[in-house]
Amino acid sequence: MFAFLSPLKPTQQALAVTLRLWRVTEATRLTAPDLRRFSFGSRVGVGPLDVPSRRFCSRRATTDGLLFRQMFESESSTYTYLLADAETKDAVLIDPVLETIDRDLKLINELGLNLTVAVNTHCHADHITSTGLMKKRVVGLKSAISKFSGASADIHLSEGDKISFGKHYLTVRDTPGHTDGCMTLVSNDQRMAFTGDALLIRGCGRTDFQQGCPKRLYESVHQKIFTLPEHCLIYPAHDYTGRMVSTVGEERMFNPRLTKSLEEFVKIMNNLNLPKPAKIDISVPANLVCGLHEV
Ligand SMILES: N[C@@H](CCC(=O)N[C@@H](CSS)C(=O)NCC(=O)O)C(=O)O
Ligand SMILES: [Fe+2]
Repeated sequence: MFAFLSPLKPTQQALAVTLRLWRVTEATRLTAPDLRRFSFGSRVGVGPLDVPSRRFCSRRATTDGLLFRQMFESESSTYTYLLADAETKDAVLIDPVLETIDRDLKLINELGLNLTVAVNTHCHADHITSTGLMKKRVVGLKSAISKFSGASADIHLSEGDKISFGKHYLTVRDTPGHTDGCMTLVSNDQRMAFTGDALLIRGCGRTDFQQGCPKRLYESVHQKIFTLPEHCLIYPAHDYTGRMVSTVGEERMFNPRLTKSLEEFVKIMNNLNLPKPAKIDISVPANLVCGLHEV
């Protein structure tokens, strides 16, 4: 319509649009970084909390030689995370799922990565891990899980342990409460935390089976996760509504369960009345042996 009515040629129209945009920019005194932030919708509302955008994560993750992928398994709504040193190609896989083993190994091969550790944030109740089967298919791969999980693995981890891959590493923070053996894995620059089921986006892991304890979970999240830097990105093991990432600052402010007092939190958790995970009876025994129970 504009082109039809305009007396200008297409190249002149483009120039006019650019000029108009430049004038708007000048008029509103936006700087280049401002424009970049706005164009990605990076600020969450206009409020007291100045939360950086999700794109923050991919930018940071690529600029310092860290290769990072978030992958999704739709039946259990589980996130699997691949992290690798872009130079040495050493890689770590977090919470891989049996159903997506071929997808994960294909990507690892395509990227030419050397997968050294496959780690579970806890003994999952809703899906079977692929770590055991993966060990059969990847020479030298080691499985890892918390020493408090009761599960077998090559590496048993606890507070302060490090999982290294090239120049990068993940540090273990014990965050029990959903299960005894729940861990949060924090990147060496504290920009990313893989919280398993301890902290979900605007939620948290349930506490009604597998040694669950609301008080322990509340203390874990407040002492071990909410003490991380405000901009630290939260990558959970699951999301059931399509969210992919959050930040410590966001969860400290908006998490509907963890912003409450301990007493209120305990009451909420004891009254969730959620149905049991459909696969709990096969998943837990299988995951106690790296998912190899009946494979
Ligand atoms: N419907 C799913 C199980 C959903 C579920 O119970 N999720 C767990 C994490 S997996 S152990 C959880 O803690 N949820 C917390 C919540 O508030 O939803 C299935 O059948 O697998
Ligand atoms: Fe879980």
